[in-house]
Amino acid sequence: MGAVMRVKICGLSNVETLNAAVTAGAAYVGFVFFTKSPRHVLVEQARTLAQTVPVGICKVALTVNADDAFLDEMLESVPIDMLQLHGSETPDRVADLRTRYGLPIMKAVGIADADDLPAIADYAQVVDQLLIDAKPPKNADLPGGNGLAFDWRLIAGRRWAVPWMLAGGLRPDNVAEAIRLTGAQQVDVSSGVETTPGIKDEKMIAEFIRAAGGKNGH
Ligand SMILES: O=C(O)c1ccccc1NCC(=O)[C@H](O)[C@H](O)COP(=O)(O)O
Repeated sequence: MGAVMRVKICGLSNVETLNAAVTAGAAYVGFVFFTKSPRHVLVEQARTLAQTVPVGICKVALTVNADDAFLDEMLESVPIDMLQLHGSETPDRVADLRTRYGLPIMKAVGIADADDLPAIADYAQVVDQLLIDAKPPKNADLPGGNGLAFDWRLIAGRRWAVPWMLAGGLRPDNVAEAIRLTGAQQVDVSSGVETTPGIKDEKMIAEFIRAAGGKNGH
């Protein structure tokens, strides 16, 4: 029997779409703590949402170069299972955060071309998981969640020392091909299950998880 595909739905900000992700079989649900994002959630809002997530589904907090004061406050209130670092956090900073909070860390690494690949192996030394994502365009407002894909052939057949997740421009109609080309066993989506930036669609969430072959093992 093949490995079970694990799907992360990122940028959830209301109970309806969170429930849709849980019901459809998401293994991870992500909350974005980045004020410039259309998916940004406040700490209190995230706390309410996170409390409804069944045990066994990984609740991920996405932050961008967050300082300890913010992380202390957020992690004190919100029952988070994993930190996703989506900024320019160095390997040393990542290692410090892992020790400070005792939570699994997933570092996003942006890929545009082959020169970006060595960073994946560097971060693999200090994280629990990697998120291999498209590098944002230079003038982008957001460091992620831009709905852009990279050339999946760049990572075809490659393996790293820790589990990894494929992200960037995945949609219900391309995720199966992305999995086939890269061999990913975990995939992450945000824009590809939205009608407009920040507005998730329950049907698209279910369609994406079905197309990816996702199950959460429940
Ligand atoms: O979603 C955001 O608004 C966001 C803001 C700041 C940093 C990262 C952000 N999103 C990252 C993701 O949602 C995903 O982990 C990943 O990049 C896939 O995004 P998409 O291409 O939109 O599917």
